Amino acid sequence: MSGARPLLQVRDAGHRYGDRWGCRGVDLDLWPGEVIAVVGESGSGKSTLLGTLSQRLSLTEGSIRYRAADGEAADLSEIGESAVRRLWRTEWGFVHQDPADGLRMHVSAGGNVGEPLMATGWRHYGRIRAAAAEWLRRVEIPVDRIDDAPVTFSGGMRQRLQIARNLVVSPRLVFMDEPTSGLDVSVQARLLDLIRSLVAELGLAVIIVTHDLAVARLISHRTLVMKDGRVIESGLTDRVLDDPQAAYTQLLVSSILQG
Ligand SMILES: Nc1ncnc2c1ncn2[C@@H]1O[C@H](COP(=O)(O)OP(=O)(O)OP(=O)(O)O)[C@@H](O)[C@H]1O
Repeated sequence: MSGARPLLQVRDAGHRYGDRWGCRGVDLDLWPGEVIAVVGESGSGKSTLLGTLSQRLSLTEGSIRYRAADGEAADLSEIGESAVRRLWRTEWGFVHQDPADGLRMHVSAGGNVGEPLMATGWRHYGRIRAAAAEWLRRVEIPVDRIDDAPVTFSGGMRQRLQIARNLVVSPRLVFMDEPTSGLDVSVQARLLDLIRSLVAELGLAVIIVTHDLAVARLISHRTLVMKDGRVIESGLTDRVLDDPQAAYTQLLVSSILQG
């Protein structure tokens, strides 16, 4: 793990829906190249936390500091919308559970991967197409499908295309919301392998929400366990899953073991 200072520093973060807290009191340091899994049962606040950290939901209380590529750390609630939009174009990615939320379903695969490059100033058509073809190869989509739209792709291919669209600009931080659920088990395993190798190769920092502890085990360095909107346990993934301290985590782990 590289980098002497955290990429993301979260203190006492919370998001409130009306008069109910979706998540609250969350502290977290994410280091460059580190993968953190957020686990917990349905309704525990995982998606709300991911939304809050990624600025898709407002921060009702607390603070989130992000250290940008230029080395400057800034409070995300203070930098303004256009700076956050710039982060999305250049430093951040978001992989949705449903590829339709992260892709343009009727635009060609090459267009889906080329668009983010154009948004960062790439202009040369030949180079954009070559970069898109290279990314299709990396995510194991046959390059002869480059002119086909994702509506014609299988679920696994769509998800791999969404990953290519996110990673083509070499982001530093990628948020993932249940990226493998909804796929067949064998497709899931292959996708997880791909995500794991790309994340390691590119040195990405990732926050991944999953209800599947096997996904957390396979892909993450650290795990946060959520219950009722709070992080009730956190630590190295192997420690949390092999030697859970909180009674709730013990239950979560044993319910998986019992199938
Ligand atoms: N748009 C919303 N308006 C009001 N309450 C919401 C909204 N979205 C989520 N909540 C509430 O916030 C709490 C946390 O929900 P959240 O979706 O973050 O949980 P989750 O762990 O991601 O669940 P799942 O695994 O089912 O997606 C729940 O009590 C939920 O009912």
